[in-house]
Amino acid sequence: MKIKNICCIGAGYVGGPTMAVIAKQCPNIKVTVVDINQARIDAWNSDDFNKLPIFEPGLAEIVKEARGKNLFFSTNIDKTIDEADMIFISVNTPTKTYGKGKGMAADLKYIELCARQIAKASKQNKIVVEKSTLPVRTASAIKSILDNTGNGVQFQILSNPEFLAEGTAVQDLLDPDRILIGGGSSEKDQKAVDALADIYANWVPKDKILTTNVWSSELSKLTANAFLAQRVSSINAMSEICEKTGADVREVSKAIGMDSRIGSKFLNASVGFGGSCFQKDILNLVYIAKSYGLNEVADYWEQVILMNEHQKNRFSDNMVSTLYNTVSGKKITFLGWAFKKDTNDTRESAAIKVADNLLNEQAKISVYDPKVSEERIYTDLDYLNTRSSDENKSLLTINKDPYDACKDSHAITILTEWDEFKSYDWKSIYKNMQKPAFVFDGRGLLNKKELEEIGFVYYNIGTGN
Ligand SMILES: NC(=O)c1ccc[n+]([C@@H]2O[C@H](COP(=O)([O-])OP(=O)(O)OC[C@H]3O[C@@H](n4cnc5c(N)ncnc54)[C@H](O)[C@@H]3O)[C@@H](O)[C@H]2O)c1
Ligand SMILES: O=c1ccn([C@@H]2O[C@H](COP(=O)(O)OP(=O)(O)O[C@H]3O[C@H](CO)[C@@H](O)[C@H](O)[C@H]3O)[C@@H](O)[C@H]2O)c(=O)[nH]1
Repeated sequence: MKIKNICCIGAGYVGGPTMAVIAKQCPNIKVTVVDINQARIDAWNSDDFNKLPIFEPGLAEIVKEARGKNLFFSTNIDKTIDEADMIFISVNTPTKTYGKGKGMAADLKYIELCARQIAKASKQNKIVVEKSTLPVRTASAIKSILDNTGNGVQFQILSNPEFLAEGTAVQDLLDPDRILIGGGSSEKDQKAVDALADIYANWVPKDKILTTNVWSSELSKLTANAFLAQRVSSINAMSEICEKTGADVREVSKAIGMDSRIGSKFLNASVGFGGSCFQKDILNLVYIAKSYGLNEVADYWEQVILMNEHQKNRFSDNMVSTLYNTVSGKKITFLGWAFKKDTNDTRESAAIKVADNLLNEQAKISVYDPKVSEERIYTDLDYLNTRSSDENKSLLTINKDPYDACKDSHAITILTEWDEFKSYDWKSIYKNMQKPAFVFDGRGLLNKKELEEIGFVYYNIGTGN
């Protein structure tokens, strides 16, 4: 079966880049990304490629190349579903904020709405692909909705989780470590698996395309994120021991990373991991374990989240105690708000928690981030509901110029590892600050020796002073 027409539901951080790359690599397939959010679709269709809703290195170039040829963005969902042979579901699956499983389970309401819409709009057989990250066994719920509410057409359900990381999405999609496809064992299911594998085979070597049963595929996605986040929490736990003992966490990371059984990646101690996935997916895993009565398994994985919360809190606590136990009325500059460099995404960014803690201490915060909008920063803070929107606006200001953001401040804190921070004129920044001038580097980004020579008091995660 050759796929000619793809519909992707959800034009977000996954749907947009993933489909842009499929369109680029498969010029004979028409790819249409649909969304209920008109503003988002308008932004994807913008003539100004700086206005695409998502910033990812290399993405604008690919959209420019494919859009209008075989890549389209639309809000005409029913029509696009009906015309497609294969439908990717790439909608959000956030942590539930209400009812049973509140604060833990994945909220599957958007997934169910998609399934119902696919069932209603489809007049011919379709392959439905789970691209969103889902609890293990969700495919059976999707199948039940499709089979019981549809127009009698046949649906094959596949799981094809996405492993891209933000900031390197295009590179990850063009050269993935592996493609994972989960499918059933019937002949029809296997044909569907082959059809999806053939799409990826246009640019991914065959030995990197792995096929499994549906449940293994769904669970592998949660497992991969749990393992990655666990490495960050593990090295962050060691960073605290380093600070007490005079060991340097970067030296420890290097030493253990050279052990080929451990490997060197994901061992950067930081102010804490953020992003839309790690916390959400581990909480989901914890919930699944609990729902099977596997309490020890649940507690084990929950510790990864607890350690991460501790890391963010101890970072801001250390700032307050170092700044003579009070930051009330003091200007503190945040360099970076995004959850990592090279993205405008701020979901679960450590910066939000650190800011909230410091605002509770009545600090005056000034933020500079090269890619995050002013509106986004205030929305992130207001969402916490710690104080009124007006109070947030009066205590926290946003600067478009990093040097203005740093002027007259008592302390600078690095919350995102943007490369540009390394090449700032730190001497001139120092000159214009209150003294003693502190830098709290939550990313281990800057050069301690150089900053200390200028006169800064420099605090780095995982290094005893
Ligand atoms: N962000 C990542 O880096 C990443 C990586 C791998 C997997 N994932 C997973 O992929 C999924 C999507 O994540 P995301 O970051 O792209 O989310 P997102 O919030 O950026 O995008 C989801 C989009 O789906 C749209 N949507 C929701 N319900 C809809 C419906 N019924 N019909 C049409 N559109 C609808 C929303 O309007 C939104 O634009 C999640 O399950 C996530 O866990 C995310
Ligand atoms: O050594 C490290 C590595 C990462 N981080 C932090 O961990 C968070 C997550 O980083 P990363 O995993 O690079 O970005 P994500 O876009 O969240 O990607 C993760 O989550 C995606 C969504 O599920 C998966 O697809 C990816 O494979 C998985 O890496 C960020 O705040 C990083 O700063 C560290 O603090 N230290």
